[in-house]
Amino acid sequence: MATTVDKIKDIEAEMAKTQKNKATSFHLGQLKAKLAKLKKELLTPQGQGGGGGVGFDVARTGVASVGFIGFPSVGKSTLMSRITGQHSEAAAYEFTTLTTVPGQVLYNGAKIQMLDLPGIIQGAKDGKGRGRQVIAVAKTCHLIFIVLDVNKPLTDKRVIETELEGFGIRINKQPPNIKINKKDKGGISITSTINLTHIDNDEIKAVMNEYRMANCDISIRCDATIDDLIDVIEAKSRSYIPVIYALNKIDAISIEELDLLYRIPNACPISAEHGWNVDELMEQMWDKLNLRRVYTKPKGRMPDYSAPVVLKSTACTVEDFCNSIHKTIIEQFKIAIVYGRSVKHQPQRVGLTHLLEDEDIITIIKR
Ligand SMILES: Nc1nc2c(ncn2[C@@H]2O[C@H](COP(=O)(O)OP(=O)(O)OP(=O)(O)O)[C@@H](O)[C@H]2O)c(=O)[nH]1
Ligand SMILES: [K+]
Ligand SMILES: [Mg+2]
Repeated sequence: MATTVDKIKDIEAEMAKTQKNKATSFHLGQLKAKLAKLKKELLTPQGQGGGGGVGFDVARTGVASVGFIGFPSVGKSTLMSRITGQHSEAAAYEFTTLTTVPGQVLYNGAKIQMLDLPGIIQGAKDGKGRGRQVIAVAKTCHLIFIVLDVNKPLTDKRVIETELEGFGIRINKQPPNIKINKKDKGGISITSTINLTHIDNDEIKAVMNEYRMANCDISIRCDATIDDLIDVIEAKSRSYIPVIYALNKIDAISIEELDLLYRIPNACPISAEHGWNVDELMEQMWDKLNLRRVYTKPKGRMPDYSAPVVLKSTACTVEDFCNSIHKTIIEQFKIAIVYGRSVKHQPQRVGLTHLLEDEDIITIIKR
């Protein structure tokens, strides 16, 4: 019997030999949707071989976690030890690290967990090595460092990206602005606010048909591709994660070569071994994590700048602030007085739903 991997290969081969035009777009849409479903099957297998697994999942600490992904011996563990002080075995042979090694860094008052991971190889997402378990851990992180060795071909970058993408991770990308509302009847109606240059209605209908979604309103507000549409249908198995490319071992290249590396977007050239430019990597990490420090000011006293409450931008209301201190605070909450970027007047009285900004100062008034 053909395995899922074989079926995927067959469909990919068929797509490669089908030219895209008006007559084939329905067929291609169908193939794309079939492919996406098979890949999902591959990622959620029955029984053994799935995500997580012994030694891979570790207890989560801190406000956010950063996973290290890369080929073997690019310097992930060296970087880990450099950043966190937590020793992670590093050596010149491949697959030195065999499990997740957690460490922690305190940055701008925020505890951030670092997860050093085993090296992955091409084909990891399809079950080569323990790549699937490794990528499954990365998929739950708030940020991924893709560590690359600058002495190796830069094509490695694309290979790693493909591995992550094949696992449902979307790198440095927002979810596509497509809304799908299911209905009981009436067929498929498609509206778009801008001219669609990548897909036509036939292709969209082929995909919806393949997913047995015969009745729905689809509203598209971006120049979407067919993959974007499938990502929205498969939203549950997609993770949108920011990535920084840590371009390691710059001690081994010339200044001219280094100049070229600075042109790569979302990248930070470093030497983990010598600690070069690791501060810059930490600054970029802070920007990408988009965390918010909120300082508490007891009534009538100075704010406490030594220990901010750190919130994620996805959960940064006054209520989130209260809950992150103690769950009983909310019961006695009357009003909050806030200074900082989130308010027009300094200070301003706000309620539980108010969204806090980085470096706001807050006083909670109890009933
Ligand atoms: N020249 C140079 N060598 C480095 C640097 N960082 C790490 N190395 C060397 O690269 C080799 C591999 O380093 P590791 O930290 O074990 O690499 P890894 O990515 O964790 O490897 P695996 O756990 O096997 O996947 C070691 O010999 C390190 O000393 C660096 O910045 N410059
Ligand atoms: K190694
Ligand atoms: Mg290692």
